[in-house]
Amino acid sequence: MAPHPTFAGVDRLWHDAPVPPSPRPILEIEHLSKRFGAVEAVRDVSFSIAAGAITGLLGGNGAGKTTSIAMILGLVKPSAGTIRVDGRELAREPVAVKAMMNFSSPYVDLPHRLTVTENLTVFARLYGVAAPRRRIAALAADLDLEGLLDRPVGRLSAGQKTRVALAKALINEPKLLLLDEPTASLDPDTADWVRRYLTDYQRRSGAAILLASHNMAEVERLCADVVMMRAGRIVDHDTPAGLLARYGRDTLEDVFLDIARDRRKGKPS
Ligand SMILES: Nc1ncnc2c1ncn2[C@@H]1O[C@H](COP(=O)(O)OP(=O)(O)OP(=O)(O)O)[C@@H](O)[C@H]1O
Repeated sequence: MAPHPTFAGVDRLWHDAPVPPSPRPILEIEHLSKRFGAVEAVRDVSFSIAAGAITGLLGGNGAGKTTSIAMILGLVKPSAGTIRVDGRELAREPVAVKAMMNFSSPYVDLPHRLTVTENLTVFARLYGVAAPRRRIAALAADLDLEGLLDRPVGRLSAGQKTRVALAKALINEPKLLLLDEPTASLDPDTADWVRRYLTDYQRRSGAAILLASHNMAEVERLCADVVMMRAGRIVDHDTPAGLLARYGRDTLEDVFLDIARDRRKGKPS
């Protein structure tokens, strides 16, 4: 695969003036809980994300990250709590709120037999995009998909599929982008390109991004703040620098291990 940072679209956009982050919250979660029978997957979770911010959502296997994201997307009904996007409550205005969000995960496949254009057209229609052809052409230029538009998605490489999944996630110009492991299974060059693209998109659009990842270096590089989950609860929420200082660690990976193993430091008793 060609080195992605040379993509003309990104180089052009990379030099645009960044949109300064605003303190207005795009996502507000209050006392969110989800119980599956005897399992309390998410317990009394509250946090918010400001417009123009990238927040990391970290936690070990089974911590409750996917369930939280599924509730924010309106795919799973919370047992309790409220979710507001740009001031509007998901439970009261589901159609309007879902239209402001989008999602990407390497674990959710797009239909394999449809071409890239067909897939993006389906999602453009689902989201009511005003000029689908123009939007798809712009995303194809941005994400270097122009040579792939007529190829069935099932015949693309993992890196190419990731770029198509990003195009799908950006088709409706979301105010809130939810990303689950956006660079899983990518080679370092492609992963680096995706990170640069996401940072650039966030700066240009002022969108907020919630990023669930097991890649600590990625979280440290991209995220303004980090929500740490364990057994369904938020056990810490701070900037990467704040966490490193408080836990007396050099890397977020060590902080993660402290939290996963419940060796919390600097916490008020
Ligand atoms: N549909 C379901 N029915 C029953 N239990 C569920 C369901 N979905 C999730 N759980 C349970 O809820 C808990 C949280 O799961 P979740 O998938 O949210 O964790 P996660 O942080 O995303 O983990 P991972 O990093 O492994 O993906 C787990 O104990 C899981 O077994």
